[in-house]
Amino acid sequence: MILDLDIGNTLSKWRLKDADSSEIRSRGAVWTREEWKPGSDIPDLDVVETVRISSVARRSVLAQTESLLKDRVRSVHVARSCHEALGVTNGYHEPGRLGVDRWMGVLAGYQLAGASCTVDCGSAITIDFVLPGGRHLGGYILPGLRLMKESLKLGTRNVAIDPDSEADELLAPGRRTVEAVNHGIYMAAVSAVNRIYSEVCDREGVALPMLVTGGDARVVSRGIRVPHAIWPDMVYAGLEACFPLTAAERAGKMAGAPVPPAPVALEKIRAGLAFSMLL
Ligand SMILES: Nc1ncnc2c1ncn2[C@@H]1O[C@H](COP(=O)(O)OP(=O)(O)O)[C@@H](O)[C@H]1O
Ligand SMILES: CC(C)(COP(=O)(O)O)[C@@H](O)C(=O)NCCC(=O)O
Ligand SMILES: [K+]
Repeated sequence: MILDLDIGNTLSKWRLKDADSSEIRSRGAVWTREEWKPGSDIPDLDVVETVRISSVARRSVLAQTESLLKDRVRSVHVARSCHEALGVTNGYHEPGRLGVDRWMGVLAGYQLAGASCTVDCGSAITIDFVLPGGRHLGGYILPGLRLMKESLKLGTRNVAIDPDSEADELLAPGRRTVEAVNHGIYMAAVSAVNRIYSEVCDREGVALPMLVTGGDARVVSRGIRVPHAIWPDMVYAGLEACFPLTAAERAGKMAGAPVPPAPVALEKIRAGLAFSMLL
């Protein structure tokens, strides 16, 4: 069995993948600050041969995880951001400083759709762009929905946005503090994604397919006004592409990959942008 780990700032996500059939057998998550102790939602390490890790948590979290695993499994692959991989050139001045979860998303997006825009809605919301030919432009980092809410300290931190709410409801003026906060941060997040996407496509002269991942992907997706696809396992897909182990992975298949969305015509994106500038 293969254990894939996506250690984010909030949640450490894991999944077990059958090395023979490529099927996902189980998945779970623990808070990143918690230890992996029996009884919590952790995988059964006795069945694991190989581990692949993407981690953006503090260095000590990765070190602890590696030391816990190293005597119990045959091999551990740790992903790192680098200058070039799988046809993509990292846009950062110091490539190693790009969050490796972003790098995994960017590589997965390029493998699936070629040039693309990757949006990861977790603790932070990150938006990354790759042009035809594989040049990563860099991207944008903004606080995620939970972080934005916590920064306000209005006693509303425990009332999360209902992930099943419709975007129209969430964009209406709030009539209680908790609603005003939730609708405000939702508006901030989705307007930023819509605007950044349009601005970058306009300046680069290309309409890019958008792929959305992360814990808040579903709810943010409802407020995105351009065609896009949700890909919950996108970071894992980057791990599959970097460290292919199963027959399917070696053939370039990534688990849970959506059909890439056909972007709208660049003229439409430009018209929308021109209209929003008038407001
Ligand atoms: N069951 C859940 N537990 C915790 N956070 C959740 C859950 N479902 C959605 N979320 C949202 O997802 C975010 C965490 O998403 P995730 O992509 O795992 O973040 P990270 O990679 O930064 O740890 C939280 O900040 C929260 O807004
Ligand atoms: C931007 C991030 C905090 C996002 O992390 P996440 O929300 O997925 O936990 C992470 O990718 C990171 O620590 N990046 C390093 C800084 C950078 O990418 O420039
Ligand atoms: K993120």
